[in-house]
Amino acid sequence: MNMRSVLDISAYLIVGPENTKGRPVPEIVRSAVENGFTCVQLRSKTASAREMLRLCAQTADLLTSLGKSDEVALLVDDRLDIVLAAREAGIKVDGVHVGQKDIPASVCRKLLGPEAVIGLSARADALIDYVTHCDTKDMDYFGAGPLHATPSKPEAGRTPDGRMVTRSLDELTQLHRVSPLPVVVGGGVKAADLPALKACGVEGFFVISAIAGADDPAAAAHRMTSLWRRCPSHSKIKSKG
Ligand SMILES: Cc1ncc(COP(=O)(O)OP(=O)(O)O)c(N)n1
Ligand SMILES: Cc1ncsc1CCOP(=O)(O)O
Ligand SMILES: [Mg+2]
Repeated sequence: MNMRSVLDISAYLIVGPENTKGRPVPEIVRSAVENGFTCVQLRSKTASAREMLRLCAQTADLLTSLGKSDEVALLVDDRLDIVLAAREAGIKVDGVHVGQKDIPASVCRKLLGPEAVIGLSARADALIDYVTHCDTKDMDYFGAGPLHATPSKPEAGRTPDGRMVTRSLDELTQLHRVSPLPVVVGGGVKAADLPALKACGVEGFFVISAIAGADDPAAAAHRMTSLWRRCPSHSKIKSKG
C-alpha cells in the first residue's frame, strides 16, 4: 500500500517520551488511533537513536495490531537516519517530517524513494509568500503554526528578534487558499480551537499536549476527532484559467 496516496493528516498526533507524563508512548498512540486520529509522528529531542528505533517498532506493531498500518501514517520528526534504520530493520515507518533547519526534503525524497511521506514545516516568516513560491515536488504536506504560544515548543513562533508571532485565522485561510499542498496546523491547539480552524479550510490539526498530556487521552481524542468531523470546512475557491 502506498501511504502517500491515502495520506490523511486531518487528525495528527505528535508524541514522544517527554510528552506523556510517564505513560508509555504506544499507550497514547493507541488511545488516539482507536479514537479517530489519522496520522502519528514520533518526535523526541532527548531519546537516543536506539530508543527511537524501539518506539518505531512498538508503534508500527501497534498500528498493525489495530489493523491501521495501511491507513494511519507513521512518521518520524527530523530523523531521516531513524527512518532509514527502521526500514533496514523491517519496521514499517512511512516517512519523515522535516523543518526549515533539518535535512532538505529533496534529500529525504532521494534517500527514502517515491513512496515515502515527507512533510515540511512552512517557514515562520513571509509564510504566504513562501508557500506560494516554494518548490513542493518532494513534499506531501505543509505543517504550519503556532496557532498559540505553547510550552510544548516554546521557540515556536519566536522571531530572531525575540517576538512571538502566532497565526491568525485570516492568515490560515489565506494559507489554505494559496497552498499547493494540504496544510496541517498546530501549536497550542485545543478542542475549542477546532471549529474556527476547520472553517479556515486547512486539511488538519496537529497536537501534542491536548492528547499526550490529557488525563484521559482516549476521551480527549474522541472529542477532538468527532468535533473536527462535524465542523464545516471552507472549500478552496479555484480560479478558472
Ligand atoms: C506536522 C508538524 N508541523 C510542524 C512541526 C515542527 O517541525 P520543526 O519546525 O522541524 O520543529 P521540531 O518539531 O523539529 O521542533 C512538526 N514537527 N510537525
Ligand atoms: C512541534 C510543534 N511545532 C510547532 S508547535 C509544536 C508543538 C505543539 O504542541 P502542543 O500541541 O502541545 O501545543
Ligand atoms: Mg524539526
